Amino acid sequence: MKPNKHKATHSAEREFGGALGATCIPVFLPLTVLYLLSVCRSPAASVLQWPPPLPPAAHLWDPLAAVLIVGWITLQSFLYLLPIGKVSEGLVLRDGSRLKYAINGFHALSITAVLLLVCLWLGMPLGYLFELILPLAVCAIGVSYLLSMYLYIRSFWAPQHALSLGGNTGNPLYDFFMGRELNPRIGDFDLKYFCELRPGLIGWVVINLGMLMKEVDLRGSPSLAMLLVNGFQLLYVTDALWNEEAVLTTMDIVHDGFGFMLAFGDLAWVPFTYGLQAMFLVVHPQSLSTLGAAGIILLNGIGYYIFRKSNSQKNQFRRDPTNKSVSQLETIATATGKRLLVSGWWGFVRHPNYLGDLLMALAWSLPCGMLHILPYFYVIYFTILLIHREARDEKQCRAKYGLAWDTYCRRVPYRIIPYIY
Ligand SMILES: NC(=O)C1=CN([C@@H]2O[C@H](COP(=O)(O)OP(=O)(O)OC[C@H]3O[C@@H](n4cnc5c(N)ncnc54)[C@H](OP(=O)(O)O)[C@@H]3O)[C@@H](O)[C@H]2O)C=CC1
Ligand SMILES: CC(C)=CCC[C@@H](C)[C@H]1CC=C2C3=C(CC[C@@]21C)[C@@]1(C)CC[C@H](O)C(C)(C)[C@@H]1CC3
Repeated sequence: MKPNKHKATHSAEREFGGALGATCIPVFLPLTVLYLLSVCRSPAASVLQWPPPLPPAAHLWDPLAAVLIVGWITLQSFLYLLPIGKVSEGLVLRDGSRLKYAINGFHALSITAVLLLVCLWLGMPLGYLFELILPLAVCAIGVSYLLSMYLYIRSFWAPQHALSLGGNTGNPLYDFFMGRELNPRIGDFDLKYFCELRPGLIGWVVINLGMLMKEVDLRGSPSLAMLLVNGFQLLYVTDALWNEEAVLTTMDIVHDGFGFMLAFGDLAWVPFTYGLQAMFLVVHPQSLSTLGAAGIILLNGIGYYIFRKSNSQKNQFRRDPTNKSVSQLETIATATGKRLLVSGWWGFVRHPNYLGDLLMALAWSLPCGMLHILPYFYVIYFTILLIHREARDEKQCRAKYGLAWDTYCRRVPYRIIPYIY
């Protein structure tokens, strides 16, 4: 097939600060990961300390880290390819076809858990992940760069209908960042879907467990704060893999190309910044009262309930609006033939799932106390990400649904937090 070299398929409005943003972010975010990890392990854990506690270059590389990262991705690829679980279809693509996806993420998590338990039983020092964290992050960043370059190059051989609408402006840096191809596959192996849910997400909870084991090595037993952080984040990851099918209707799979943003986000950003709280607790132990812990568990429970119920309601409605769990809900018609929910969770605010997710994010940081800002990094970043994501989604929905979307916004005036935003 001839490469589709020169075609800018879409005069899409540029996101993330356009070409300048797309040039700076791939440099700035990897450095941010290394900076946050270094500060988190320092005694002061202060983002204001000057000079920042940067490690010498020699501490950034360890061949063992490279072996572990390559081995980890290979293991997760192997588990993804196992013929277990069911196969589900994604949404209809521009050419009218639907891709098939293996739904076996929960199996992959369970098998990984068994393998880890065996390794722990055999005496593997999982707490060593704490020492190895910077070289591991460097290797994961390296892999995300290599993968993005491969994705960019191979996209020139993809047919036009397989390209994303937002990542084909003709500007190489911007397209490299946003991703040209929508669903790059090697045979049946879907690279974007695999990266979104497997190596990074499961890697995140393994790193958390490593931090817990390090705490055990240092202090004899895990603290309540560490158990809460590990438990909450394990619940979040388990939920994502248990409800794996729902990811097929998210913006990333349906709309975004697979480029540096998602490759780096999935493989480096998620595993090395989402678990900063556990790493912080290794160096900065916190004592937590039973009442405090109960309040935090309640907050996480409420957040999880809102997050899960609202995501499941929309997913069910999009897959089968006649199902009795959603058929009674009030809806409005749109010119596309699709309907919009205006009652139930989606009549409460326009993004109830974001609200639940944010409440959980807060519950993950509170066990780290109130004296440092660093463990709150995830809440702050996530609030910015979701506000930006909401604005992107709103723009796409207005373009898709026109007047019907305006009617929905009038009926449900608040975006994420009732009476506030
Ligand atoms: N932990 C993390 O780092 C991140 C977590 N998330 C989480 O991922 C989950 C998915 O989020 P995301 O993909 O951004 O978006 P959503 O799951 O909120 O999906 C938005 C889409 O839902 C549909 N929709 C919107 N309003 C309605 C309505 N009233 N009735 C029916 N359908 C509607 C529209 O698509 P259409 O009409 O075409 O079906 C819209 O484009 C969220 O829970 C979010 O919190 C997201 C990003 C990062
Ligand atoms: C700063 C930067 C490079 C951002 C890239 C954004 C990505 C990190 C996130 C975009 C959407 C995501 C989702 C999840 C993880 C983070 C990324 C990849 C998700 C898999 C987390 C678990 C949830 O249950 C989810 C499946 C709903 C969610 C989907 C979106």
